[in-house]
Order: sequence, then C-alpha cells, then structure tokens
Amino acid sequence: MEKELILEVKNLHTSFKTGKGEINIVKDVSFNLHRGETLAVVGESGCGKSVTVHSIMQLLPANGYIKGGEVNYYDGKGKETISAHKKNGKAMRSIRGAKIGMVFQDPMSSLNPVYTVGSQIIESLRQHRKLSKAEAMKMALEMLKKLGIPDPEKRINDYPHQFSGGMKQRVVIAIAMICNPDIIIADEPTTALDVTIQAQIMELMKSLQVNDNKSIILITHNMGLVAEMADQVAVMYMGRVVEYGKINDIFENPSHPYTSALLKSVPVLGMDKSQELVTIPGSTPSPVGLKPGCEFADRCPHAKEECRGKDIPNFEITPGHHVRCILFNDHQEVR
Ligand SMILES: Nc1ncnc2c1ncn2[C@@H]1O[C@H](COP(=O)(O)OP(=O)(O)OP(=O)(O)O)[C@@H](O)[C@H]1O
Repeated sequence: MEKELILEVKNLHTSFKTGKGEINIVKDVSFNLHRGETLAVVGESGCGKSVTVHSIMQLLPANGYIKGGEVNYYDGKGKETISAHKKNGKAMRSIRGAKIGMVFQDPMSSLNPVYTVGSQIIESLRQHRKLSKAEAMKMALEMLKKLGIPDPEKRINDYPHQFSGGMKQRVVIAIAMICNPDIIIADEPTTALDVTIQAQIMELMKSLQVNDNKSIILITHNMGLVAEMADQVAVMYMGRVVEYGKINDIFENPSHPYTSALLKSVPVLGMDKSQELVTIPGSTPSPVGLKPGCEFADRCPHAKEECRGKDIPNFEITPGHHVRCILFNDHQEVR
C-alpha cells in the first residue's frame, strides 16, 4: 500500500545574519514524513537540527530567514505550502498547534510558571477551537488521563513547579496533542530527564504514534533512540542531510563516512560486544567561513581532491536511500 505523505521538506535553505556576516545553517535539506511514521533527524550538536524544525514552523529568531525551498503540508484534502521564502503568519498560526504540535527539550521553558497546567492546556485548545470552558476542561482532563498523569482531577489545578520533570514533560505533550495534530515535532524531548523517565516518555510517544496514527519528527543525537523509534532517518552534518533512508538502510548499510563514523562512536543495543567504540577524529568546523565542498572532508578517511571546491550532490544508492558523497557518484543524482 502506498504510504500517505504528510509533510514534505524540499531543498530548504536557512541563514542567519550575524555580526560576522551571513551564515548558512541549513543547506538544501529535503525529507518526507509519512502518516503514522517517525522520522529521526540525527547529528551532532550544532549541525542544524533545531534550526531545520524552527524553519518548518516559522519560529526562527529575528536574524534568521528562509532563503529558499519549500515546506508542503498535506492533510489528506490537498496540499498546503506552509513556508517558502516569505512569511505567512496567518496560515502558520492555523497550522502550528492545530496540525503540528511541538515538544521541546526542556519542559520548563515550554510551560508558564504562573498558570495552572489545566489553564495552559485549555488555552492551547481554545486558540484553535470554539469550545466552552467546561468542554475544554473535560477534554484537558481526558488528555491528562490518556498521558498517564495520576489523579488528573486534582492535578489539573496544580502549577508546573508541583510536577516532577517527567510529569511536566507529559503536560507539554498534552498541550502539543490537545488539538489532535497530525504531526508532533519532538526536539530532544527527553534530554533533560532521568534515564528511566526518558524511556517512559519515549514509550508514550511511540504509543501515540501507533495507536493514534500520528507522525513524529524526532530530533536527537541519541542513536539508541533512533534505533528504537524511527522508520526513516535523516543524518545531518553541518547543515546538510548527508544520508537519508529507511532505518535498515542507515543501520545495516550506513554509507556516508560520517554515518559510519557516528555509528561506530556510540553504543547501540545489540551491537557486538567485541566492537570497540571509535571517536570521530577532529572536531566540527565553525559554520562561519566554512570552506566550499564536503563539510566532512577534513575528518573523512576517504577524502580526495574532488571532495573540496564545490557542493557534493545527493546520490540514490538504492530506492529511497540517498547519500551525499562522491564515493557513490556512479549512482543516479537526486535533487
Ligand atoms: N540566532 C542565531 N544566530 C546565529 N547563529 C545561530 C542562531 N541560532 C542558531 N545558530 C547556529 O546554528 C547552528 C545550528 O544550531 P541548532 O540549534 O540547529 O543545532 P542542533 O543540531 O539542534 O544542536 P543541539 O543538538 O545542540 O540542539 C549552530 O552553529 C548555532 O550556533
């Protein structure tokens, strides 16, 4: 059966104007998200994962702007282009929250300490739907119950500081989910939490995806989480998707030298015990004054002269498995 495309990011470019000039942070990023699936966007700190999703949501800081590309949202009824070069505040406000919900890394930065959790969930709901306070309250209670918050009738009137870290993150998920969006963007949703709580939150997200057919974009640098959660994976390095494919393409046939290095540098459940972890030589370059050509060339064991000087195209090595590396230039180029 053909999978239903729900979000399409095509050749997205995002830059920031800074005191040191303009810096290109997201470069030619493309990926697809299908209904009921999880796309993991993975890569080291600073590679542009958050800027990519903030571009999709048009939540960039004042000095950031989308230079090119398209973001297409499909809701089953047709295509809606939610961002290109120009800002489209009205269309975006109807999409943010209602069609795409966001869960950020630190629950405290998403919750307002001076309002009860109930009023924050209701506020999110009433922004998009005409409901009485009582109806909204009933829906908020049902959502808290569904997300495993014990004693929701009492807890709904509590303030965020009265919740533990894991429970706060459940409240953030409740706010993201209350309007029943098709897509949830989760930006490192468990980084600020204890390991056992992390597992519970990820299980909760997985159950929403499976039971309610939600699509998730999971931003993470945790390859273990990727292995557990993802259907599709986009590996990013210095603002580019260097490898993109199905979970098995990435774990069983990692092809970009950066993906291979990344997988060798982190422990993944089920890996051979005799396999040593290897650190990636060198460090990520600064995005300011970056040399042209492959951004990974200076750290890559296979680097050749051709890797430097001009942008490296994307090659399709098997259907849907794309690698941005000249080692594969005998394959079909894809845009
Ligand atoms: N407002 C800004 N002005 C200039 N540069 C910025 C701005 N915001 C982010 N950047 C730069 O964009 C790059 C990518 O940042 P981003 O937060 O997307 O990385 P990330 O992959 O999500 O990392 P992390 O895992 O640490 O969150 C970084 O080099 C960062 O310094």
